[in-house]
Formats: sequence, C-alpha cells, structure tokens
Amino acid sequence: MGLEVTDVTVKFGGHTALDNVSLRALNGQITGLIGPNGAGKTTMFNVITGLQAPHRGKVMLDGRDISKLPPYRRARRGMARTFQRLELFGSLTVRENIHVAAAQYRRRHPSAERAGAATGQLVERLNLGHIAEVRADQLPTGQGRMVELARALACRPRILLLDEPASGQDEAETVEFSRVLREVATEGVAVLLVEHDMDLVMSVCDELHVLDFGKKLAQGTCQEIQADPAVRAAYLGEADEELVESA
Ligand SMILES: Nc1ncnc2c1ncn2[C@@H]1O[C@H](COP(=O)(O)OP(=O)(O)OP(=O)(O)O)[C@@H](O)[C@H]1O
Repeated sequence: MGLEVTDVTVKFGGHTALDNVSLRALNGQITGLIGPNGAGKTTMFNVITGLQAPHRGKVMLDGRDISKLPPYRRARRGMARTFQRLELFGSLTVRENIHVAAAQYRRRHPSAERAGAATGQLVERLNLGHIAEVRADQLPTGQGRMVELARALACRPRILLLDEPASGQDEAETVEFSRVLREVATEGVAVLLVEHDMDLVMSVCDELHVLDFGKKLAQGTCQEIQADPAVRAAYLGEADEELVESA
C-alpha cells in the first residue's frame, strides 16, 4: 500500500499541465518523479497534497480515497511535504522549527512521546546538533533542507513528498540526506521525490516515473529509465549528460 494516483488531469486555462497521469509510491520505497522544467511535477505534488483540485482523477492513500479532503486532513492522514523554496520559520531556531511540528503531532496523538524528546531524537538522528540553536534564516540552503526534512519527519508521516531537496546542498549534504531517506523508507514510509539531481535520484530511488509536457513518458526501475530512448530524448540539453554519467 501507499499512494496511488489515477488518471489525473489539471488544466490552467487552455494549458494542460497534467494529462491523464497515474503514478504510485509504495510504502517502504523511494519513488522518483522526474522530468524537464515545466513537466508538471510540482503540479502533481499540489494535486496529491490537496492544494490543487484536478479536473479529473483520483488520489488514494493506503487504499482510501482522499481526493476530496482538504490539505490539513491529508496531513492528518500522514502526508508530509517539503517545498522547492525553503518554507522554514525564519525567526525560530532549528530546534524550535522541529519542535513546532513535533508538538502539533503530539496534540493529536497524546500517547506519543513528548515533543521535546521527539525533537531531540530528530536533531541527533539528522546530525543537526551543531546548528540546533541557530535561527533558521541564518542557515545556508543546504542545511535548511535537512531541517525541513526533520520537521516533516516530526509529523511521523506515512508518505513523505520532497520537492527538489538537493537544490542548494553540497555533495556531502546530499550524501547525508540520501542516507536519512533510505532509513526512512526502510521504516515503511512511502517517499516521493521530485529532483533534478540525477546522481541522487539514481542512487536512492527504487522506481521512477517520468513526466514530459504533462504526460507520463515512462515508468520503471532506474536502470530501465536510464536505458529508455524517449527519456533520453526528453532530457537532451538538460539532464542527459547527468543520466549518462550516473549510468
Ligand atoms: N498556477 C498556475 N497557473 C498557470 N500555469 C501554471 C500554474 N502552475 C503551473 N503552471 C504551468 O504548468 C506547467 C507545469 O508546471 P510545474 O511547476 O508543475 O512543472 P515542474 O515539472 O514542477 O517544473 P520545475 O522542474 O521547473 O519545477 C508549466 O507549464 C507551468 O508554467
């Protein structure tokens, strides 16, 4: 089980941003959603999280139809998301940013451990101890990405949607980020990853879905996608070299 999106179409005026697209993200796996700029990846995230109503199509989470639920109710069902642009609370410290989410979770799950303890564990697990008392607006983007991940994990998600988490990260940060993602997936979370960094995508994803101009171009394992001529053609001039390099 996990996330199942069926036949989603989204139109902005005369422009079809998503055209009958289906995809799945299974529990315990990292699923990549890739494609050139403007392919419809963020629009798909918006449909999944309830920020964008599709013209047609269905979103199921763990076998339940959540298509009509508003974003906050999807979040309560275990959906967490990070954004392309960092969305941290700038005037709060790293620890406080995580604590806000942990406290919110505990309010709805009183039997869960205290927010302070949960926050401490995440700080340790994601190696954020050295910046825990730093204000979020003082952080470089790469570190901010890890804090956003920690904050998302504080909600104990069943599905985690990540929109370009590697952007702004240096190589070491991306390696550390991948390690945590694999751990999270191993614990049974469904991870859906939108990312242009093909090294990261190819090193962590179990399955890939490729979008191009709002249409599903391909679906398969990393190996299958790397060998797919249509995918290579769609990426030419953009990420094709990266695909070749990471093959
Ligand atoms: N609110 C909107 N109104 C009109 N057009 C939109 C809107 N949101 C997205 N679009 C258009 O829909 C298409 C898909 O955009 P989207 O942001 O989903 O692509 P993307 O694959 O996430 O791109 P990127 O990799 O650059 O983030 C683009 O042509 C975009 O211009």
